[in-house]
Amino acid sequence: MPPLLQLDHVKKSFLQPNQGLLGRKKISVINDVSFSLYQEQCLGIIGESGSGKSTLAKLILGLEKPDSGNIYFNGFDTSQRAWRKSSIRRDISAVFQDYNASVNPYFTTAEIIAEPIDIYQKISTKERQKRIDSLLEQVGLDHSFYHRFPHEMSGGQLQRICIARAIACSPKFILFDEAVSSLDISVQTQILSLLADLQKQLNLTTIFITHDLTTITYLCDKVIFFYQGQIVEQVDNISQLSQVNHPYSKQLLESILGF
Ligand SMILES: Nc1ncnc2c1ncn2[C@@H]1O[C@H](COP(=O)(O)OP(=O)(O)OP(=O)(O)O)[C@@H](O)[C@H]1O
Repeated sequence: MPPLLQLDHVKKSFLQPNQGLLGRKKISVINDVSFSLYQEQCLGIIGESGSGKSTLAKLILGLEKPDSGNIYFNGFDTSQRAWRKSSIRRDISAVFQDYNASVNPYFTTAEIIAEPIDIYQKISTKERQKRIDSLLEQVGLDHSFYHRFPHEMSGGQLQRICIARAIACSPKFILFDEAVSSLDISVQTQILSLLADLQKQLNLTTIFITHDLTTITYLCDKVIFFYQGQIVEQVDNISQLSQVNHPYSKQLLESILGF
């Protein structure tokens, strides 16, 4: 079976800001990144701050265009014009770190969750209500949350709403960009456990971008170590994590093992 997601020699650079128009230099942020992700796999991408993780996420989600190289989703080249109108795009979803910025503060929970449903699916009001309740239940919340506004919820509850929205149209692939990093440790654990359950129940293919290796060991089958815009090491079976070779991967591993 072909990979669901494939990156082929992807490069991205940005003009350095505030250097004056003539002296502006390009800095390379993503440097020749290639990897494949197969259906129902969960890939962890770990890298330090500024290593280019969010830029990589934006490239995968189509929010940025690569300077060179290609990104294929289900065999479809996402740089092609036809991709924009393709219904396969609906199979891609995302959850971001900043749950407050990810929602409209004037929307109720039901309106937030229904955003993708209202765009992509024509269903009756009754069906829509039932679907929202079922999504609330899937993320561990009950009907009492239906009419709440974002400011009436905790960070963990609001992130659950963002997860409900992300799965509302049954995507095949979800990218989580530091999705638990801003939550308290105990809430992080609850959300990670929810994500592990959803991954199994919905047969999802996922990428989990984080700076925390513990999160990756909890959820992921494979891991990419990302350093200064490059893949420095890839472990295809998480049970072989202890065999990493690159100094950066070793340093991260030692930090969680408490050497
Ligand atoms: N639109 C942009 N224009 C110019 N430079 C950018 C742009 N987006 C990102 N960068 C630069 O690219 C580099 C990588 O940024 P990115 O946000 O991808 O890193 P990151 O690994 O996600 O960091 P963090 O974990 O701190 O969010 C940084 O030096 C950043 O300043």
